[in-house]
Amino acid sequence: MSTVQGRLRIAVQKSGRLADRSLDLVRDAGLRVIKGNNDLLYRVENYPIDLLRVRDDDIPTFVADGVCDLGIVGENVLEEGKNGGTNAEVVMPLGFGRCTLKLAVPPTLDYAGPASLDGKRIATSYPRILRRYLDQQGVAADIVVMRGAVEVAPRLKLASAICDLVSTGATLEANGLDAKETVFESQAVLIRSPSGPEPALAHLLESIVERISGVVSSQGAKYVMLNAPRSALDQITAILPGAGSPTVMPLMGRDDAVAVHAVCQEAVFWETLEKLKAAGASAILVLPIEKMM
Ligand SMILES: Nc1ncnc2c1ncn2[C@@H]1O[C@H](COP(=O)(O)OP(=O)(O)OP(=O)(O)O)[C@@H](O)[C@H]1O
Ligand SMILES: O=P(O)(O)OC[C@H]1O[C@H](OP(=O)(O)OP(=O)(O)O)[C@H](O)[C@@H]1O
Ligand SMILES: [Mg+2]
Repeated sequence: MSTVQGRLRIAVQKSGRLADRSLDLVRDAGLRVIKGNNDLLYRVENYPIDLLRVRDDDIPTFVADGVCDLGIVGENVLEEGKNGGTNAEVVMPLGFGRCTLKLAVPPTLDYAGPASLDGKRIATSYPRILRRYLDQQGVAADIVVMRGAVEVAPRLKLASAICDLVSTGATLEANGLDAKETVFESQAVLIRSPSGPEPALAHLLESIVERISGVVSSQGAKYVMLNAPRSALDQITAILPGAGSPTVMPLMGRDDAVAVHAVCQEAVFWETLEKLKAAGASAILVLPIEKMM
């Protein structure tokens, strides 16, 4: 149960890779967040909710222990903490903070698969996830735990290989390392406390979760309008990504063509538009969708 009576608490990263997107997400869900004098706690002016701004490593524990009711954290951090006894429940993936925990080696290491790391030292900030992976692979390697700057370990001869988060790959490249194996795929997730909030706040919590879910599912969603030859209707519907059953309407004075309106749940790319045109679609309009509940 939340420690502050009468108020829900959401744990978010104070600063770092997830901080801005987490704040944007709760704002898009309709929470008016006020940055006050207290750097640790932001208040929400239109609901009895506070945002607790902390190091991301602390978020799973705060939520598991009920100090916070909800939290936004990377799956990598959650997974690394799991053996440590945290049992926060994952509500949904949030579609940002995507990164991959990868094994990477310098080109000087003769690498022919995970077995090449047998008896070697590997530097990482994720010793539990890495140990589990190595055990699965049957590799006996030593793990050197580093809190940051893991990528410099091979140059300093601290380790033969590293296991670190990668998104663009620029950090690996800048340090002359080659990614070899994917150990864990991650993105930000919404987590909730297994104990639930105090009863009076249960309804508010569910409605916040539902709003966040609405915001996440509308990300990348588009409203597509186009004209299509009747004969190509099936083909065009199949091209529209995640459209379900679109609305099909007659066009005045045209028996051979119809107007198609569809909500596409998945991103619409230029290639999609090119395919639609190639299938005979014309007058294509793509509109962003702000929010879908
Ligand atoms: N390069 C990246 N691209 C996308 N997401 C990333 C990247 N690196 C990390 N992340 C995700 O963002 C989370 C936070 O990363 P950040 O580097 O801000 O963490 P941190 O330095 O541990 O911050 P804190 O001070 O809160 O402990 C990571 O746990 C991961 O889920
Ligand atoms: O593949 P890239 O796009 O280069 O991203 C990878 C880098 O991002 C993360 O660090 P971050 O920049 O968040 O700094 P930190 O090491 O201080 O956490 C991660 O630890 C890598 O160093
Ligand atoms: Mg951290």
